Formats: sequence, structure tokens, C-alpha cells
Amino acid sequence: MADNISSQNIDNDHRELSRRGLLFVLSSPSGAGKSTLASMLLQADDEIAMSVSVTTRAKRPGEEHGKDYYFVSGEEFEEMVADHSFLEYATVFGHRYGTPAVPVNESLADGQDVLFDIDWQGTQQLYQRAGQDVVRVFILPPTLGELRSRLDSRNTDSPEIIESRMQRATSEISHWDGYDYVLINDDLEACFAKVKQILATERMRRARQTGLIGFVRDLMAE
Ligand SMILES: Nc1nc2c(ncn2[C@@H]2O[C@H](COP(=O)(O)OP(=O)(O)O)[C@@H](O)[C@H]2O)c(=O)[nH]1
Ligand SMILES: Nc1ncnc2c1ncn2[C@@H]1O[C@H](COP(=O)(O)OP(=O)(O)O)[C@@H](O)[C@H]1O
Repeated sequence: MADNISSQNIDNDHRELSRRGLLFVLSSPSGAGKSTLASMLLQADDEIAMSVSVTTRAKRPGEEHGKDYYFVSGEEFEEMVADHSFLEYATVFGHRYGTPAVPVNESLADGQDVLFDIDWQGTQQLYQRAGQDVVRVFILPPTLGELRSRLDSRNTDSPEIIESRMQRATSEISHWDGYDYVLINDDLEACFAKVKQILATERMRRARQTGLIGFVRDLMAE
């Protein structure tokens, strides 16, 4: 386990978030395209950092420890739970997934926004913790047939795993109304443009609540 994501680096309650940046969440049923959209956003925007999750699921071909996930054993995961190292955690498809708090706080303290690829359970927990700083975006596939063909063509999972993800897809989708924005990822570039538009709009909304207040006060005092 990488030390920089464990709780040992800080003394106080590391689940207490510094509230400077946005917490930008992408969720979707497996295969709808959230990882693809997340990596496009990270490439296009210097002011947002990815929250790398911890998981007990097996590494897929091509995935890197510390970049895609921190891959840990079940025991290591439960130790992190006991240490209160997670901002949120959940069981998805029979595996444990969690967001380590320390890197998120570091990014926020650096003035970065933070991008999360987490499920609806984690989104609810994050929302309870950080409320108005969380922007929740749900990505839908255009059809379930297209979802299956994306899972097939991604070529990372066995037919059994793909089947179980398809069986979970409708229950994942049923949580769509717990999100601020719902996008259909049909044409990738069009969907990505909407993701960027949402981020830009939400940044402006925050600027209205924070920096601009001082500006308006000074302007009116002139
Ligand atoms: N709550 C929570 N969910 C996560 C976290 N990391 C990933 N997930 C979700 O777990 C699910 C499975 O992710 P993954 O194994 O990468 O499969 P994929 O969605 O098919 O790429 C997805 O819905 C992810 O959004 C996390 O830290 N917390
Ligand atoms: N709009 C799209 N049109 C066609 N294929 C897509 C689109 N968006 C994503 N994909 C492809 O679908 C597969 C699943 O996408 P991925 O981002 O891994 O989904 P998720 O992270 O939601 O599980 C990948 O092979 C990806 O390249």
C-alpha cells in the first residue's frame, strides 16, 4: 500500500475536506464511457486532478497500480476502513472500492478541482460530506445493446463478468435521479463537450459565491 494514501501522513481527521475546489463526479453503468470521458477531461484541463481509488478487484491488462487504481488485498482495504482513510467506500460487483481522503484533500488545498469515477453509493456519501461542492454527472449509454457491445469491444473482461455487469446495468441506471446532470454518451465528442460545459458552468457558479463577492463589494464601494 502506498504510504501517501494511508492515514499515517496526517494527524487530524483526514475525512474533513478543505472546501476550495469542486468535487466533480462521473458515474455510469459499467461500459457507458466514464473512464474514457475522465481521461479526456484530465488531458484537456490542468485544473482538475483525478482521485485514484483503492480496489480489491483484480488488475486488468494494461492497468497500472497508482494510476488506474491502488490494487490491494481485502485485509489491506479493511485496515484502511478501520483507519478512517476513506472519504467514501462501497461494495460494487462483489469487490470493495474506496476513495482515499489524503490525496483529495491535497489537491483541494492546492486549488485543484477533483474528478471522481465512483458509483452511486459513493456519490451519495460524498454528497453527504461535501454537499454544495459536489457536482454529480451520470452518463447513460444510448441503448443497452450498445452498452454490451462497448463492454465486448473493450476486451478487458470475461464473458461471465460482462454478463454480470449487464445484469447490474439497469439497477445502476435506476439511480440516475440522484444526480445533477444526466448525459447520453452516444457521440463521444458531443458528450465530452457537454461535460466540459458543465464543469465551466459550475466553476462560474462557485466564483459567484466566493471570489466575486469581494469584487462586487469593492465595486459598489468605489
Ligand atoms: N463508491 C465507489 N465506487 C467506485 C470507486 N472506484 C470505482 N468505483 C465504481 O466501481 C464500479 C466498477 O469500476 P471498475 O471495476 O473500474 O469497472 P468499469 O466501470 O467497468 O470500468 C464503477 O461503477 C466505478 O465507478 C470508489 O472509490 N468508490
Ligand atoms: N461514445 C462512445 N462511442 C463508442 N464507444 C465508446 C464511447 N464512449 C466510450 N466508448 C468505448 O466503450 C468502452 C467502455 O468505455 P469505458 O470508458 O471503459 O467505460 P466505463 O468506464 O464507464 O466502464 C471503451 O472501449 C471505450 O473506448
